[in-house]
Amino acid sequence: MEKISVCLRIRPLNQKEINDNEIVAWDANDSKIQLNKICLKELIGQKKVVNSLIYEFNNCYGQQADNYYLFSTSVKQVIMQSLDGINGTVIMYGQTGSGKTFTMLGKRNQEMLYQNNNNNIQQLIKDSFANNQYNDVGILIYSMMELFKQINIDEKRQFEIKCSYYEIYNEFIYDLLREENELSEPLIFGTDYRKEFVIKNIKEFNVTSIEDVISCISKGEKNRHYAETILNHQSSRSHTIFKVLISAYSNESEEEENFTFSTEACINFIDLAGSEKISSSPISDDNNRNSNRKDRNKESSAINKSLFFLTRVIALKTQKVPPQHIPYRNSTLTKLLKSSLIGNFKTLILLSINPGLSQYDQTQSTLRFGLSAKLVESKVEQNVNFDASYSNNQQKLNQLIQKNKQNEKIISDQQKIIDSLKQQLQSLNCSEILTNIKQTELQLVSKPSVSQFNETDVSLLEKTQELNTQLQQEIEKNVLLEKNCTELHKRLQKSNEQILTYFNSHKEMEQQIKELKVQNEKYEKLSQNALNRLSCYEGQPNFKKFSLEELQNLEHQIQQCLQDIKIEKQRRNSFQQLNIDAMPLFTQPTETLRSDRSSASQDFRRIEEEDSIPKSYKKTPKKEGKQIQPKKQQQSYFKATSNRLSTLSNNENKSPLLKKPNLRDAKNFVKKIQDDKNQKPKKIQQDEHRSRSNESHQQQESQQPEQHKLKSDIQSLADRLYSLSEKFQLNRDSRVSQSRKSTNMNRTDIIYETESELLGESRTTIHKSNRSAMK
Ligand SMILES: Nc1ncnc2c1ncn2[C@@H]1O[C@H](COP(=O)(O)OP(=O)(O)OP(=O)(O)O)[C@@H](O)[C@H]1O
Repeated sequence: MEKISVCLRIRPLNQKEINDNEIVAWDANDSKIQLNKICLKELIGQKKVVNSLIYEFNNCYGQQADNYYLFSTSVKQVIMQSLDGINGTVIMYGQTGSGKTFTMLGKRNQEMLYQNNNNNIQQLIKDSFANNQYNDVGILIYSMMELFKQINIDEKRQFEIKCSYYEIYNEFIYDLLREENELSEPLIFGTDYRKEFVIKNIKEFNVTSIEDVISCISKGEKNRHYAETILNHQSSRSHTIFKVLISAYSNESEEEENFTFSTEACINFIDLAGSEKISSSPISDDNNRNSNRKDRNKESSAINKSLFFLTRVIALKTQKVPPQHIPYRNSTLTKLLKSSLIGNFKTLILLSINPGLSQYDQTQSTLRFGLSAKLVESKVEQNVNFDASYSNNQQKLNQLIQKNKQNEKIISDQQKIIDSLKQQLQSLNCSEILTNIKQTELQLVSKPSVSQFNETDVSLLEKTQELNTQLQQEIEKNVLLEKNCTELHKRLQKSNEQILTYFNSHKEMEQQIKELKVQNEKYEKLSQNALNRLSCYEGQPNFKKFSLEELQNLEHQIQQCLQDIKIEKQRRNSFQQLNIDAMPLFTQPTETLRSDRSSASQDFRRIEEEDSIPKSYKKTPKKEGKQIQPKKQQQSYFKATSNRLSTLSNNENKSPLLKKPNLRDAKNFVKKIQDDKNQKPKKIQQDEHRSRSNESHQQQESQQPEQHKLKSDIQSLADRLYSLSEKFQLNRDSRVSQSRKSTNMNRTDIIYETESELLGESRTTIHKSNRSAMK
């Protein structure tokens, strides 16, 4: 952001003011202006001021300063920046008759313009420099002179300068460079792409010299509205704007592509109408041009209004917290100055003041305006217009191509003439002339343009050739680019294929991940259950927290147990199958087998009563007074039993009991024997013994060694059965506790499984024992 520059100029007293004994109130020095002591005293006396007043601006110019000095120290900077594409605005502000137009256009130029005589402007400028009359022309002329000087020096760039000149009169815009019949049509505002106000359909003139500029100014000045005020006989009743558009094209290649870039800038020279009190601006009676008081009042109010809004806009902009909305639309002047106040413009305000003490109030208001204005900031940037330079080059190229075509046509026409001449010569058969013509033709071919065309055409041809080579290079570049493109296209296709395969594999992987997730969820649930179970055990007093090693050991043990359980299950299943097979045989035993079994049990009971069953097995205590059977009887019983057992043994294939005994049957068998023994009266038992012993007495005697063997076998069978029963109990308990530790199986299941397994073992043992006993 850059602050607006504000400078001040005090003009000398004019003849009339000297005659009226006007007092010079202000002294200017460098950048300061202050009331002189005499006037300060007087104003203090009038109670208009209390203290000494000092104002500070960028530059303050006293009565001796001329226009050229003012230009070179303040305005030149704006002009120089405009050559680099920075916009500029120079505004003249001050009360009427304070010297605004004098500063802008110069004394003599002003006079000449009013006299409509600008023919000798170059001479005038020369004279002014020769005679050190630097007020003869104003800052506008000096600026334009400087501009052309710089353009001529610059060899690297080409410039295009355009001028327009317009005024704001009674809030309407009039183009001062239009023809007389169009002058009354006011121009209207539009907005550009940056939403800045621009004037539509304004005429722009190309200027290439200071004379062109002067002719524009003089044409505009002719059309300008002037009136006479009491302070200024030739007072401006409108705000005038002289706009200069500077376009610079650089042919220097900034980059490889030989790119031509351009800058665009505009400078507005604004001469504001003077502010004055309407009451204090009587119109002189001898005003022949425009004596209508109403019109003067209207003009003055329009001027004052626009200046008031300008002051207000500046005041709002310089507030500590500027409001969001600044009323630029309130007047045509503020609309026009909007971009100069906020936009991309380097702005210089030149305050011009009347030195007279009598004009103190007006001067004071100008100074206050200057103080506010110098606080305004605007964003200044270079306007580089690449598009414009490009389109300009394009235009030039098109022109050259067009010229080239024309040249080609000329060449082909010439060729036709030569051909016809050749034919004519051949018909004449003039060999010498023919050779001459051939030579001439060769010359023409080698230098066709030089001989045929003038200087401009030659340069055009050269340029065309240059362009053709460039074109050729471009074509070569294009071919290369095309090659690259096809290669890239192939690569792209390959990449696409790869992407497709990756995509498919990605899909598969996603599916796998999904499945794994489901599995993971299952495992998580299981582990959660395990943790829950673990947490149940945690509360128990004997619960121990295991180390990793211990846990691994436990896991190993659990796996072993599971293996055992699996084997046991298999056994149980096979056993169950056997049971199922044997069930019909157990449930429907033959009559023979029943009777045999009952008699065999009776025999067994009798033998037991003798003393064959060991004490440890007899859980029921022996009854007192029990009589021992006589030995003969025993022998007979044993014999009978032996016979029956042998019968049973013979019937082994038919008897499922003998074939596949089980512990339960064996137990029942023993229990029944005991029960029978307990229930039957002794007498009957004795009778039975007696009768049986009588029957088998003789047999016993002969078979005594066999009986003893059988007896011992039965004894061992009983012992084995008892030990198995105990072992069964022990094993069952231990297995149950082990399984409970390792698995969470139902206790009854475990017991059942263990029992089944043990029963299987026992049964096999009993079966073996029985079979051996039978033998
Ligand atoms: N620096 C100066 N040296 C000598 N004469 C000056 C100077 N400035 C202004 N004058 C003279 O003062 C008179 C008024 O000046 P000018 O017309 O430039 O005032 P202005 O501010 O443009 O007034 P208005 O706003 O009414 O147009 C002119 O006759 C001019 O020659």
